[in-house]
Amino acid sequence: MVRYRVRGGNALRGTAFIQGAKNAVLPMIGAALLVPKGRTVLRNVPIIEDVRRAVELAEAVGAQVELHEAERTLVIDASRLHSPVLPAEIARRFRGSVLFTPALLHRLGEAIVEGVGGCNLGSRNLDFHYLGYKRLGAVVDEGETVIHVKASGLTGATLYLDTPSHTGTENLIMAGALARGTTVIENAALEPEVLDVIDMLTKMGARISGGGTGFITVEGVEELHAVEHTVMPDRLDAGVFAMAAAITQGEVSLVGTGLDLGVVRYKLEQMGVDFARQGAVLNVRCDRPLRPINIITDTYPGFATDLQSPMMTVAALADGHSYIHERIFDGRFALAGELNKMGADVAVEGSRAIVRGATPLTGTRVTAHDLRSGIALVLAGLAAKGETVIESGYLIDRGHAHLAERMRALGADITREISAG
Ligand SMILES: CC(=O)N[C@H]1[C@@H](OP(=O)(O)OP(=O)(O)OC[C@H]2O[C@@H](n3ccc(=O)[nH]c3=O)[C@H](O)[C@@H]2O)O[C@H](CO)[C@@H](O)[C@@H]1O
Ligand SMILES: C=C(OP(=O)(O)O)C(=O)O
Repeated sequence: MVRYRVRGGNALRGTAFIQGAKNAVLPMIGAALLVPKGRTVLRNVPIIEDVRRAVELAEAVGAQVELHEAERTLVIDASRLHSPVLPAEIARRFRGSVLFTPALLHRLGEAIVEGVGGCNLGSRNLDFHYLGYKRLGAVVDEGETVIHVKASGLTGATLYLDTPSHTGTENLIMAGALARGTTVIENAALEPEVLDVIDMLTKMGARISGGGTGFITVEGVEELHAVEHTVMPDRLDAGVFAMAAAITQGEVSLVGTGLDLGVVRYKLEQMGVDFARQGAVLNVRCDRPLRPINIITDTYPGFATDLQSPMMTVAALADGHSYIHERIFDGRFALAGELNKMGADVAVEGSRAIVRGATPLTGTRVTAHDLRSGIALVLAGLAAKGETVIESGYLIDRGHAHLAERMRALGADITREISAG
């Protein structure tokens, strides 16, 4: 059992090093498995539990993988894939496991998915993935727990996603990349991580156009080759460190962001947080009481659902009523009850929450229900009086690398403990 122990009250000051993006590296590991010869190198890899699970899963299907932690580098040799089975005990521990199916289909003619995990956020369907594979010529046998997809060569087709699914878009691009002919994906996801995956696949020899427009065209090629690629920065990790500066009335320089934080920055600015770009560094500081805010989550470029929970913590510390409308997932408010245990006043009705702030927070024992509610509770702990203990820390470690070390470097009083049971 991993737990985080946070003693609040310290203003965070200093330089925060932003990790590579979880939601880009996982599809990239899946993409590396498409390559029959040579070794793929991924740089700026976040050392998070989801990457460790992805390494285990890649090894389970026959890839040879080296994770060089100090160098934040993965070296992947997928020349000898031999098993189409994504075993339940690994695949059920993270969402990214679904991203291995296109490679297994292309390389081995079948994928046997014994389960797909990920944060528990309500319904998380995969119908767009499987309907898309069927349109490309695969046979999908959906059993009670195991899904068996078979294809002796895929053929391009026009695909439409009811909503722009992030991993759905990535999977169907990878499926189309080695299919015969042209695949068109309408209503495709626009997330920067999807564009980074397209960049990598393009370097590998894939022919993809329309990334970022919602209409993606993929001209199938015969073979893809191994490349080196640097994973983009994690905008969710960057958002969390910006919020940590804001709620502790601190000042943090974000290094490695290289990207615009977009709507998260605008929302925090509306709350009274100052941002200043100093060349390659993004400086965040706050020295005034926070104002309340309205948040409506949406697909990119809307407000990212993954930052909705951390933002709820910030809202609890703002003077006045904030409004949050969660539009992507139907079960992403488990944080409210935990924040209320700490003294917050969050009322949830369906997909909407009203946060009445500012209420002083007091440390106590709380539960991370998923990755982002976990990190939101760490933020709450930084601003709370006394000690906050957050379990299970594993969920936080799924998506944030070396969190305690990086926050301690900014002056936070936070420890990560491991105990039996
Ligand atoms: C590993 C990864 O990249 N995870 C991210 C990805 O998850 P993921 O790719 O699973 O999220 P999706 O964009 O697919 O899902 C969003 C919504 O669409 C629905 N849906 C999706 C696919 C489908 O076939 N049918 C369907 O109905 C889901 O139930 C959900 O309500 O995008 C989410 C939304 O930005 C993020 O919170 C996750 O961090
Ligand atoms: C929902 C998330 O992740 P996953 O899709 O990997 O469960 C997340 O990163 O907040």
